[in-house]
Order: sequence, then structure tokens, then C-alpha cells
Amino acid sequence: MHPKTVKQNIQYGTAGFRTKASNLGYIMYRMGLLAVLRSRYKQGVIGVMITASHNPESDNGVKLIDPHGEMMEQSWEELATRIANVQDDELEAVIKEIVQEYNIDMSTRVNILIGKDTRPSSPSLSKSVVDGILALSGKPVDYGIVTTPQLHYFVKCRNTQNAYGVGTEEGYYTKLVTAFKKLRGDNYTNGNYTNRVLYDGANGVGARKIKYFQERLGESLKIELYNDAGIGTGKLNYLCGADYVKSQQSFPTGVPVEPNVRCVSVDGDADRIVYYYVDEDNKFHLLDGDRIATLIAGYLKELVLGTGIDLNLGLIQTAYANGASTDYITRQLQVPVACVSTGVKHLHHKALEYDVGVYFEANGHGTVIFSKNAKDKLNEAAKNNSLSEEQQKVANKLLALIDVINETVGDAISDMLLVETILHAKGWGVQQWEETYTDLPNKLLKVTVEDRNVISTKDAERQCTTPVGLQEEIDTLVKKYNKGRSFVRPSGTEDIVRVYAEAATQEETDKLAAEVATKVYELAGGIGTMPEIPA
Ligand SMILES: CC(=O)N[C@H]1[C@@H](OP(=O)(O)O)O[C@H](CO)[C@@H](O)[C@@H]1O
Repeated sequence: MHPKTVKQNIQYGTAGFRTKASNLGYIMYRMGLLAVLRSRYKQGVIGVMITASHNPESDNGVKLIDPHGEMMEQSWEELATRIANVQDDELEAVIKEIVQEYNIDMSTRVNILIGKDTRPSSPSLSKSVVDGILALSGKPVDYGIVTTPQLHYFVKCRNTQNAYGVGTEEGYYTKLVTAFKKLRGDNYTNGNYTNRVLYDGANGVGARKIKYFQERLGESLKIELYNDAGIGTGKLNYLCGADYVKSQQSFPTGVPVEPNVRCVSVDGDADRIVYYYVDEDNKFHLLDGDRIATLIAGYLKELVLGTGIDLNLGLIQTAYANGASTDYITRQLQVPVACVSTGVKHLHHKALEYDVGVYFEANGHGTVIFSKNAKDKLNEAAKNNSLSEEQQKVANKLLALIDVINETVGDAISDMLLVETILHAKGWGVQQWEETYTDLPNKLLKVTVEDRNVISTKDAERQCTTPVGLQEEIDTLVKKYNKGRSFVRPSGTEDIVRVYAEAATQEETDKLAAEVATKVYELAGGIGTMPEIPA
């Protein structure tokens, strides 16, 4: 059987395909071929991660990881689509074309690292990837079941001859845990901070891998694991996991409800994380990617100032970031904020422009990247006796923090260790963290339209340029509401248009979202039921 067109299933520049199982083996085989071409072209080790989206119903997909642990550029995403969709009898010709077009030396030996999540289909799909790699004489190196960010880390280690870290699972745990323990010192609690966190593993690889951390962290951070079903038993991300908690704004199943105790949920491949808790009145409180980002950026700014080194630090968000978070970080913390289009590749690339680039999507995917300049200056400062003892100490602290962070991509577990380090350093419980600012009420709606591509956008997706007249309608609606903001964009991963709205109260927000959704339905070819506007 020939694969269905998979173009619409490409996601965030990782050549991630999400489609139904019947044709996945074909796609995986072809992604194996693509990985070998890409590896020869980039002259470096490439990673192939078999994992899918947060949707418990979605079957598996694949992400390709570039030599620095980053994601492929647009032109190769297009090649991925081309290879995935070509008819069998044209495949060879297409490969030849690509080889010629990109001047690829097909005689080089290349290693392709393969990782997979815990979905039952992973082993057979991984076999298809291996077949594709072997078909073009590449060498597959199987890392077995790992988190997506672990595979990104291994790829980077391999390409830097282990300068970034030792490229094994043990190397990964040791790097993160050693730095975490160094920062934590011997006092595991501090002020309002207690060293206990409830961890929702989403019945996935994040549950498996946290056990290695539990063993190594011991009493320094007591992690209680929930939603740890074995392979093929508990459903991945079902009623649990980061996406469920963020989108439902409610407690996941399986985690005991204890007032004021910090809880975290990771997603199925452990590249996203959100924090939350319930208060004494059983009210649910979410601390999402925006909150994590502001906590990290604020703390890093303090430390950078403490070293006296001139480093430019910035926070990168998308239009989905809560307006209150942007306001807080720019006005109160005085950290510059950049807004880019949805998708980690956009955030990651922008973050590379700073000495210290913090990036997070509201859904909890993010990390921090430090430039070579920043690392060199910090290493120099740590040893520079003409600086004050305090400045040297802070430089050392920052260097240890860099080792807690997986700079290659958003890493739920590394992010958790970073947040725990900061809360510990500040002596904050989850409430003090939450008190920094108050989220504006917000709402996300989906509208199904005939063709989502009739919506085009500019200004980091905050304005739509087509269909003609829609933006004016949105502007008029937004003006009616106190602190109103709304934008619409076609989803990159689902066949829908997303509508985002925020305003001063939940009632106003719900109304604004529904009104904008109705305009989208009317002007962009809505199908199915019309969105309902609350009275
Ligand atoms: C509003 C929203 O959550 N969008 C998500 C979603 O993208 P869409 O293009 O909106 O479908 O999936 C992406 C991949 O997981 C993620 O990067 C992004 O943040």
C-alpha cells in the first residue's frame, strides 16, 4: 500500500509525521533513508526519534534530530514530505535527484541514532527506520527506549566528541544530577521550599526514566511517581500528562490530591512539563510554561547581574503566552521579550541570538541556551581573582546551572530540576511562585473549516492577512473588552483553525473567543456546527 499524503502531518520542523498506523511503516522506512541523506549532507550524526503527539488517540510519528541536537530547516522538511509521499517506483529517482541537488557524497560512513517511546508500535516502526538506514548503507545505532530530549542530548554529545557531555544514558544522568546536587548543597529545604514533588509520568517514557533520577537524587529531592503503567497497559497521556493538565486546567487522574503540594506532569515523550497544585479549598492552580519561563529568566537575570558580566539575556515566547506573563517579565523583571511563530524550532532559533536565551511555549516545552561567548566569559570569571569572591561564586553557580539544563531541546526532567533549584534558592513554595503575577483568563477554541490554509498570518501569527476583512472584525471585537486580545491561526498539526482569546474576566474571555470563532466560521469557510456564543 502506498502512503497517503502526509504533508499536513508534518510538525514543527522535526519532520514529525503523525498519521494513522496503516502506512506508518512506509513513512518510517523513508525517514530512515532521509536521515542517511541528511547525515551525509551535514557531515554529522543524526537522530531519529519514534514518538507522537500528546493526543492519546494518535499513533506513532517520527522526529529527525540534527547534529547539534536541533531541528531541520524548512527546505529539508519539504524534502521529508517529498520522500514520504513519492510513489514506490519513483523513490529511487527522487533520491538521486536529492543527492545531485545537494551534492551529497554517498560514500561517507554515517551513524544514525535511533530512540523510541513506549508506544506498542515503537519496536516495529523502529525496525522500518533501521531498514531504511541500511538500504542506503548507513549505520543504525539503537538507543532503545529513551525520552526525546535524551536522544537530542546523545546526538549532540556524539557530534561534539563528548565535549557537551558523555553520550550515554549514564552520562546524561550523571551530568544533570551532579550539577543539581552541587547547587542544592546539604540543606534540602529552605524557607517555604520543601524537597518533595508529586510526578505524573503520563504512563510513558518519562515515568520510566524518572526512576534513574529517583535513585540518584535520593533525599535531595523526593520525587513520588504516579501514572507509571508498563508498555501497552496504561494509555499514554490518557486523562493525565502535561497536555491534559494544561488544556483541561484540571488535576490528572492517578495523582493523590494533597493541598498545597507541588505536582508536575510531563508528556508522553517527556519534552514538556507543567506544574500545578490544589489549595485548601480544592481549587486547582496551574503553573504553565509561561510561569516556568518567567521564573527561570528572572533568576538568570539576577545571577548574570551578580557576576558583573555583560551578557544579553532574552525571553522568547509565542502569541499564546499569557499577556500577564509578558507584562510581568518586561516591566517588572526588565527582561526583553521576543515573540515568534508557534513551534519549538522558531523559539529555539530565536534563542540562539542571545547570550542567554530562555524560550518556552505556554504548553511547557522550553529550555535555555547559552552562547559560547557566555560560557567562555563565565569560565573566565569563575577563575578570575580580580573579581570579588561573591562574583566568582555566582559565576560558578551559573556554570553549574548550565549543566542542569539540556540546551538541545525542551526537556521535562531537566526543566523540573532547574525549577526545583530556583525555588530552593529563593526559599519559595509553589504559592510564592504563583504570587509573582496573575494570569489573565484565556480560552483556546478550534474551528473546523474547509481549508485551513485560507488563513494566512503575519507578525508572529498575531495578525491575519487573509481572508480579507477577518482581522478588522477581530480588531472590532477585541476593542469591546477590557484587556482583550485575540488572534487566529491555522494549526500546524491538526486540520483546524485555532482561536485564542484573553480578557479581564473569564466571562468576557469566553464571549470574545466565541465571537471571534464565529467570524472565522463565517469568513473562512467553516464546516460543521457554528460556534455558540455564551449569553
Ligand atoms: C496552541 C498549541 O498548543 N499549539 C501546539 C501544537 O501546534 P499547532 O500548530 O497549534 O497545532 O502542537 C505543537 C507540537 O506539539 C506545539 O509546538 C504547539 O504549541
